[in-house]
Amino acid sequence: MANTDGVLIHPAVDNGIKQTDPNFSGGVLSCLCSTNPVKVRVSAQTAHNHVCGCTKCWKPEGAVFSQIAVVSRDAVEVLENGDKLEIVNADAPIQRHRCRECGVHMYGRIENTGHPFHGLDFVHTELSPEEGWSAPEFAAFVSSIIESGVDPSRMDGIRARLRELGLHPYDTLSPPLMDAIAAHVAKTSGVTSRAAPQEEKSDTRRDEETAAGNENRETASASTPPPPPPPAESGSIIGRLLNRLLGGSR
Ligand SMILES: N[C@@H](CCC(=O)N[C@@H](CS)C(=O)NCC(=O)O)C(=O)O
Ligand SMILES: [Zn+2]
Repeated sequence: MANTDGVLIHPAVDNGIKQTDPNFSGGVLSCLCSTNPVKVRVSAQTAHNHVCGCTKCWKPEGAVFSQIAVVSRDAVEVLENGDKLEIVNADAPIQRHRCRECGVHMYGRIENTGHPFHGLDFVHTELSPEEGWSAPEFAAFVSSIIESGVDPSRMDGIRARLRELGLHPYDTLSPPLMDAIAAHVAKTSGVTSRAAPQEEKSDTRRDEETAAGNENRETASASTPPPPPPPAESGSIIGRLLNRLLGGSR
């Protein structure tokens, strides 16, 4: 078992994870500017809160992971000092709106209507003084912390600490989110379920098979129905999933 002493993940989880309040209905996020902070109201409870090790998500000073959750975009409203907001990268799947003075990301929005997560905004609930937000449930993009400079030799300890906290480490997203992406890709690619009943064989085809008999195993196996055609888009399923989610950067 790897040593987890002194391993820090994120201030919101390092000293124990605050529980979700089932009656919680939102709060106001503020950036870190001491004057004229940007304020954003999130008027709903969040979901799928998690820590993220990717290089793109905003992290508080010194933290290796960010903490980030999703909420319906309809529940996100800029209240004050919105003129200080700028988009970090307009070409990224998630357009992160940050305060140009303190650098804090106030919300990330997906404008591509074909994206599996369109309609959801990404928010850092630690920016709000209210308590009761949905608790982090897992750790995403864990291996990506190496891209921020974490020594690979520390990964065992970091993954062990995440497990200790009950934040299962994944190198992409959690299975429910990956399944949601896969279901979206399958639907938009026109893929039908493999469990669908097979077509009735025609009389001619049945006669041909009888004539061939069982003499030749190869002939017999060649007569089994072909697998369903691949979807129009090329590449592996996992590659397509990641391309959809991550914007084709892989
Ligand atoms: N290994 C990459 C992963 C980046 C990544 O794919 N991040 C995920 C999780 S936030 C994502 O959805 N990115 C979309 C985006 O940044 O717009 C990194 O660390 O930069
Ligand atoms: Zn991220």
